[in-house]
Amino acid sequence: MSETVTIAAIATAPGRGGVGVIRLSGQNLLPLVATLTGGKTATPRLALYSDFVAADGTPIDNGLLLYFAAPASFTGEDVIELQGHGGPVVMQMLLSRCLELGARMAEPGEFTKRAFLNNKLDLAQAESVADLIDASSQSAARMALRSLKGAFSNHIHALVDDVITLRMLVEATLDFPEEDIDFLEAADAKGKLQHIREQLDGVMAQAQQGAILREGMQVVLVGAPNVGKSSLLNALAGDDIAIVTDIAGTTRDTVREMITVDGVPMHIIDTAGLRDTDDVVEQIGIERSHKAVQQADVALILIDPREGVNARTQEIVDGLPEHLPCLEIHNKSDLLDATVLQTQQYIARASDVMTLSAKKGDGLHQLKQALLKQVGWQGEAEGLFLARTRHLHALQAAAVELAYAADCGEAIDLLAEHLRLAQVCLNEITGEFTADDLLGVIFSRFCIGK
Ligand SMILES: Nc1nc2c(c(=O)[nH]1)N(C=O)[C@@H](CNc1ccc(C(=O)N[C@@H](CCC(=O)O)C(=O)O)cc1)CN2
Ligand SMILES: Nc1nc2c(ncn2[C@@H]2O[C@H](COP(=O)(O)OP(=O)(O)OP(=O)(O)O)[C@@H](O)[C@H]2O)c(=O)[nH]1
Ligand SMILES: [Mg+2]
Repeated sequence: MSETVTIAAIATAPGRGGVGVIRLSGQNLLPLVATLTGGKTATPRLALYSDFVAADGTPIDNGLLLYFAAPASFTGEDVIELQGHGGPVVMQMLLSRCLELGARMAEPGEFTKRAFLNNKLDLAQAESVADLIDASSQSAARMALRSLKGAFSNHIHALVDDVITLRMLVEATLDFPEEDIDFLEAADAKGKLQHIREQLDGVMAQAQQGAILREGMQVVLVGAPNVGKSSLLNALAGDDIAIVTDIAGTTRDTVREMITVDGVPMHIIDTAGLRDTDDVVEQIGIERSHKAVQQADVALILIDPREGVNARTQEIVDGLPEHLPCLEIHNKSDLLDATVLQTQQYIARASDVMTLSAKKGDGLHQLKQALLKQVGWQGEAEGLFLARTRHLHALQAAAVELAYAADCGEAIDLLAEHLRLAQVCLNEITGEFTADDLLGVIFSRFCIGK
């Protein structure tokens, strides 16, 4: 066991709740149980109803104590859970008492980190614990749970197994020089490599789809003052989030709201209508708009079709980052004569033009579908993985190594090396070869008590 200090944290969310849970993990926790309960002992996995007492014997709270004996626990160490009354003061007093008894405050993610270090979970599974807690839609939660149960890791392990089998074949050729390229040919090394590459492509496609669900997309609304950006934000959110008036320059700060479309999180960002102004507050707002635009995945350029593209809009379009995908949105369709509802595209770089009414809600469904199409979402399917950027990079790096491997011709030593590197990349996902600093980064993003 790699850690011995007992750690403690409040595991339930801050604030008031019916019940609050303090979790401890460490070695040999039964003496602590005895002290805390005034002399009782705990049976693994059997709830113990007891007072939790202070050093002078006075009760701090009374509640349920759960004891999980190592190694049959979440962390693989002894684990104790104190289920007390869920008030912030009670919880704090109980936690202080645990610290007094020798525990130290757990760092964010430290329980899960211990579970990883004690081989209860691999790294991809440990990450999915955080993803499950952070999931912002039901689809994301379902996918995170699937990864937690090992679906993603199993795919990676299957790939690694195939790479290992092929490496053994190739390295046997290196060790016995009399076995040469004919030997590899007879064993269909090429076919095996091709098969691995196809499998990897499949996993990558599923991981990329899952990454959309995890990351969501940043959708920025831009356009001249008064075209209806804030109205569109409100319409998409189904709520009065941003102030709407007929005064140009109403929105002075960026306003964000997350919605989910088909399970895909979309961060909708309303901006200050970009215009020249002497107002200091508005200038700062406009600066923030520029920043939001830099970080966006797609821009919706709103225009009032009665005005077309005026100089202001043109300036905004010219100021957008070169590769930022754009949709041209003609708002206020309710004010148009139905006979002139023919949509003319004004902005050449826009990949699509649509007409809608933020006020009446017409055309919102089409807009949402266009956004899903923009991000490449193909719908939730069995087998998608809620991949992190880290996983995508590792999969891509493995794919590159395998592509090199396929190009090695008769240079068997090179082939062996590229296969080895491909395996290293894949192993990084599940954490077999992971630097300590990376572990630090991954677990520090967890919440305390997890
Ligand atoms: N009260 C409570 N609820 C919780 C957790 C917790 O830690 N405490 N969890 C925390 O995330 C999740 C459940 N995860 C858990 C994972 C493993 C074990 C565990 O005891 N594993 C043992 C025994 C397995 C078994 O009996 O089959 C083991 O792996 O050896 C417990 C909880 C969600 N709900
Ligand atoms: N008829 C009609 N009016 C709309 C529509 N969308 C917005 N408006 C009106 O247009 C005016 C400006 O709307 P806002 O949503 O505040 O426009 P904005 O682009 O956010 O403006 P700034 O924040 O000043 O840049 C308001 O009076 C809205 O009611 C629409 O679809 N139809
Ligand atoms: Mg506005």
